[in-house]
Amino acid sequence: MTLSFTKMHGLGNDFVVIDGVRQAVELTPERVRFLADRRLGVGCDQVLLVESPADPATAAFRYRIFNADGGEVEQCGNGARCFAVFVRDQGLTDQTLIPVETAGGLIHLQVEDNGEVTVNMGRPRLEPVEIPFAAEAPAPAYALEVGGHTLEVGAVSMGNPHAVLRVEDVLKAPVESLGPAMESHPRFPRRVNAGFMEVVARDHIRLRVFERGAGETQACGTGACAAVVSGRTRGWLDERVAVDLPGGRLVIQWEGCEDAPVFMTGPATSVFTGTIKL
Ligand SMILES: N[C@H](CCC[C@H](N)C(=O)O)C(=O)O
Repeated sequence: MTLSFTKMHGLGNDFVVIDGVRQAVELTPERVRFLADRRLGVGCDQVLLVESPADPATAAFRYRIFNADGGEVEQCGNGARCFAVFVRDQGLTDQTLIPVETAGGLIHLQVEDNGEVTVNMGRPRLEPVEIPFAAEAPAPAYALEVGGHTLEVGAVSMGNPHAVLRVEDVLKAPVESLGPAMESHPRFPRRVNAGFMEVVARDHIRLRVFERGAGETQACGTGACAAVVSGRTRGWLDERVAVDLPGGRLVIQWEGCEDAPVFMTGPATSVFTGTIKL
């Protein structure tokens, strides 16, 4: 089959975005790995699939996310901003406020006048069973044995699981060594995205993320949300935080109570459209 796609990115976290509303698409893990392959396919961190919603009364679309390793996952923040730009560019909607179903819950995409997108990512989940993470009870941080070290990490779900480690300097953080060990840590039964957060000020952090199923990316939207939630619950951050990732800046807002939603604002870029034979 020949598939049309658009290559997009959110601060360098890059995607192959596919219209599954007007194209009949079946994405197997093998097809996702091919699309994501930077030599043999198109190349991306994640493949994003636009579908019609299960419940048209509450959502305009369904948004499915596949990591470069072929696994389908619950949520992708940078992808959500690209999703909003894609469905409007493709004429699938002319709305600027777009409710979207994801496996990680209902999210709301707001296209701003300046072209950036604000996403209501829903509330963070801190109960270990919701993350999922093996722990007796929820806590701002947990002792995690990784590679012979005892790390103090926050554990947060934004629909997808995140572990957040505070470091003195992100540029010197052991992302290459600790990232894979944290990603596959047995206390995270569905694996985990590993965030390395440097607190610059109560309204400013630097962040690198070793993503589940993709490795270190230029940016991670849900990782930025999870880092702010963890930093705030650990007493280090205020409600509105500038998050500087290798690919650029996101602004995250969270009131601080567990049933309050997390808001993420940032850019979304279309690079090219193409077709590919699967
Ligand atoms: N690797 C993530 C999915 C993509 C998230 C990231 N690209 C974002 O912008 O949130 C996971 O396995 O949960």
